[in-house]
Amino acid sequence: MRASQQDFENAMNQVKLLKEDPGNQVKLKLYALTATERPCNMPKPIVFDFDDNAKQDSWKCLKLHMVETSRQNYVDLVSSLSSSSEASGQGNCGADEKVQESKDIVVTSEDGITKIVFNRPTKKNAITFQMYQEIMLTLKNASTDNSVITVFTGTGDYYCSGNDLNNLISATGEIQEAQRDEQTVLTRELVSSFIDFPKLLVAVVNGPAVGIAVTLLGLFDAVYASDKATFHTPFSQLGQSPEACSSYTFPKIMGPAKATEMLLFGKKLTAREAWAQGLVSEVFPESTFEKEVWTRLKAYAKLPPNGIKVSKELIRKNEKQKLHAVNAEESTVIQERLTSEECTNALLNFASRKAKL
Ligand SMILES: CCCC/C=C\CC(=O)SCCNC(=O)CCNC(=O)[C@H](O)C(C)(C)COP(=O)(O)OP(=O)(O)OC[C@H]1O[C@@H](n2cnc3c(N)ncnc32)[C@H](O)[C@@H]1OP(=O)(O)O
Repeated sequence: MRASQQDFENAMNQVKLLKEDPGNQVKLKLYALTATERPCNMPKPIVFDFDDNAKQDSWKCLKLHMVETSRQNYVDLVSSLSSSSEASGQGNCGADEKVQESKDIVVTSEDGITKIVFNRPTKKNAITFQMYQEIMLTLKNASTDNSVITVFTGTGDYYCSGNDLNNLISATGEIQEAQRDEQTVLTRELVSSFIDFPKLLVAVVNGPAVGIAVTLLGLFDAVYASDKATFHTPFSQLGQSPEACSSYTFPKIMGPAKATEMLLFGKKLTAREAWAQGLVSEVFPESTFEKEVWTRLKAYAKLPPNGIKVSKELIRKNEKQKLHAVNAEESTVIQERLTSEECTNALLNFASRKAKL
């Protein structure tokens, strides 16, 4: 359930009653989350860099859809500040701290590791618009928290089945323009936050990964997979095009011929095939996967954090500008594809359960 106007107003009052100053970073975050409450004729953030007429329209549509999500995120953040302020007031900070309370994205911090879990197992962890927002907020928090490594993993049998295809279909079974715009902007912003993430980013791929859950892996620093994981990007089947900079990272990682098999033909790779192509760092037997991976990550998280951070910066910095340019280009194509008959039919087929991968 999303936060009501009343919840939002209560949270705004609660901020004034916090026992401790949350600091400028958090205050700025809270301010940003109230952006949708302000008039939309203010200058737009530079990141929304679409072409001319579309700019203002898509911003207005996006604003409408983001109001609820921003209010919810504001309420969640204030609630976490209130409880952490109370906990530290009581000298009661546990080691396994739940840093963000949300149903579908669960975030914990322990042993120098911030763990972000796709937690929607009944829908194979498909990513809703709200989850896009939550992931971005979590990455922002993780970039300045005390952790050394940030890890993504999934609950249940899937790592993540990619974009929730129902994001784009309204209750009446239509695909609406506002949803297409929101999808495009959220995808671009999410990818941007992965490109810029300053700390070690690791994927613990516990099961099948589909669509954007696979393409994002090209922006991770290490990918550990269970031998029951698979990697599948069915963009052509969906009348879609690649995202998350995979049109650039995949040919670079595995060579153009193998990238074509994945991104254009929708060939599903086993974990070992993905390892052989260089997309996965190491594959573990399912029976020992969790134990081996977490033991190893806990040891890595004890390495000196600043050394790791500057080394990552050295490895990534020459690519950042290129990646942002690719992200912008892919977003333009995604927006076009979302209006195509091929994509519309594929989404409606999925909604009416005629299609499964
Ligand atoms: C257009 C996108 C713009 C750009 C952004 C991103 C690109 C992408 O991520 S594209 C990839 C999108 N993902 C898919 O195409 C996967 C679709 N899902 C499936 O084909 C199957 O559900 C899957 C093979 C993942 C699993 O099959 P089963 O093991 O047979 O399980 P179910 O199909 O019964 O799934 C259980 C439940 O989950 C719902 N589900 C799963 N994945 C998604 C999804 N991506 N979006 C929405 N819903 C999803 C599925 O519909 C079932 O729901 P119920 O019927 O209500 O139980």
